[in-house]
Amino acid sequence: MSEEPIENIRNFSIVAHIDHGKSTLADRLIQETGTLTDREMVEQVLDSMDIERERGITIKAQTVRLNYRARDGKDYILNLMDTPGHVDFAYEVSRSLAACEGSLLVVDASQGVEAQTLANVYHALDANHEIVPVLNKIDLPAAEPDRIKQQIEDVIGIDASEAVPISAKTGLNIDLVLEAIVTRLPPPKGDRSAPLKALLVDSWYDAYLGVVVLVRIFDGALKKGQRIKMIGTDAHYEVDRIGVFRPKMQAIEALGPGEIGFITASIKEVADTRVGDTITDDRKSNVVPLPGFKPAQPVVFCGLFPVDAAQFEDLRAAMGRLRLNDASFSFEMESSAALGFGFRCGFLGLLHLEIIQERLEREFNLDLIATAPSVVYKINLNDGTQIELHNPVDLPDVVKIASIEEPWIRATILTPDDYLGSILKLCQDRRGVQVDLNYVGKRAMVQYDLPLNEVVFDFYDRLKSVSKGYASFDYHLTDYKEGDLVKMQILVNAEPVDALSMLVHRARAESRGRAMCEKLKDLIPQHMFVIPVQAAIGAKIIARETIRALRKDVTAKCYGGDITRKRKLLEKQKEGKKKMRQFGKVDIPQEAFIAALKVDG
Ligand SMILES: Nc1nc2c(ncn2[C@@H]2O[C@H](COP(=O)(O)OP(=O)(O)OP(=O)(O)O)[C@@H](O)[C@H]2O)c(=O)[nH]1
Repeated sequence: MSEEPIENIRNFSIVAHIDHGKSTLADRLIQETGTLTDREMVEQVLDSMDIERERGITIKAQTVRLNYRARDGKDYILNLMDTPGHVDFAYEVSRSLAACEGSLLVVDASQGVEAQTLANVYHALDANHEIVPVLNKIDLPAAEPDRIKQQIEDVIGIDASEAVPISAKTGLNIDLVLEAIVTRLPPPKGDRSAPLKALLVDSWYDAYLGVVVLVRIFDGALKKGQRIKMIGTDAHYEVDRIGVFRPKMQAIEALGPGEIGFITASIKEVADTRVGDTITDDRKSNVVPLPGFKPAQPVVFCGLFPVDAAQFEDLRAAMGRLRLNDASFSFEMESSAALGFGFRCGFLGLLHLEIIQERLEREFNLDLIATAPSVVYKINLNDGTQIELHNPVDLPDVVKIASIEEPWIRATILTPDDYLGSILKLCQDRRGVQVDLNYVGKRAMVQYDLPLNEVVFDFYDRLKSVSKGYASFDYHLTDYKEGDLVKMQILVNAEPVDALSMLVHRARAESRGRAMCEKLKDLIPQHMFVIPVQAAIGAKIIARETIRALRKDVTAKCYGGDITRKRKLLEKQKEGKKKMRQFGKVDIPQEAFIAALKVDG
């Protein structure tokens, strides 16, 4: 039995906008509490990169247990749950928050409140967290802690009078942060003698230990050998290992109420565990489950196909491996006339898609073609039924369709005033509807409702570029609304390329079609014949470009002299070929697929 008195435990998260210094502060806290020595600290940084790579980089929250002797002379256990910063992974943030009682809100004192500061602090308030504001980077000459304190009060509406001014980089005032954690954040509540009630916070696959489950105990205790039941899945197991992260895994005998740690229990697959489920004693039947979480819903889908058809089985195996640690990534087999066999995959957002695609290519050495990302549409058919459409290619015949609904988001954007005009134009061009416009000091805070399909491709890139990187952005899904949507096809050499089909708003079809044709014209190499590139809605061509025929031999410019150069050129050409896919008679390079979609049409 763990003997930790519950009043000496503090469970907290660190919430912040990206780059405001969350990870640096976490490192300092680990160091200051002596959890790792300075020498180990360097190793730790490397280690955690390994773990992160194994577990999916920024996708996953990290947990670490710190021991701290406070100024009151008592020994505390601090459980820190780091949270990912990007909007795609807001879901991970909420579940970490559900395991804690308080949050450190880190705000860069030279930048101030940003879009994800707001989004994350609202998540923390929703989770009933006590919040300690921390002003970071006060070593910077541009830091204005007093102004930012006021801003936190004005914009977020929480008391910032006792915000802790720190420099996570130099280590200044980290001791005050630790004191604030023990004095200002509440201890967990829980009853040691009650039946076990634990929250399944996360689970992942470890090559040595098998499935590892991260738990937060609310009532009762967990010990080795105990028989447990997961209420949601009604699965029964015997706990074979219990431990905590310091930050490496360390075995302990038991976990008591209020504690956070991990268990293993000969669970075969991550799919056997459900994040948000309640774990209880095998024999207890009357435990009321914890509220849990809504499952993470994939919102963006695309097809992933191997460039080389022989890599199909490797791709399947690689996806299976990634899925072990990332239940929010889904895939099922798909076949396409032009691309052969591949998979239809679901993601939390475009960043998630890019991370998975990059990992498949880098870690598993696969060459992939990604088809046009699509959001999930709801198609109302004339016979009164509704279907969910994950792939534009599967759109039923237009005569059968009564209406099409698309997902909308509410976006919050913070920007220096100078860029406001361009940002409003960008939102307007993307069919946005302005909801609110306010000022936060010298910066504007705009809220827009936007169709998700106008945001998935390149909205974030465009926003960064029109604001020179200064605007910050956050969004959440709101609802489905009917839209005047049509299927646009791209034809290369008169053959439709399914991978580039998409649903677009009728009013935006022509400009998007034109932009895609122009981009493809640049991306598809010249062939020995003329290639028309067209965009079409049904039988109607709405845009066209022409790729002129190639006449010259690529080696001609070597004057027949330097044979090694000639060979190199030919080899390079062959290498280039490998990464292309044939559509009819035309080779389309792999990068054309995503690049063609990132157009500002
Ligand atoms: N000058 C200064 N730089 C800091 C301080 N704290 C963090 N930084 C720098 O700010 C950058 C971002 O810090 P991170 O700790 O990676 O920020 P983060 O919030 O964890 O970012 P993500 O993990 O990407 O969400 C890094 O280059 C840090 O070195 C500080 O107190 N002063």
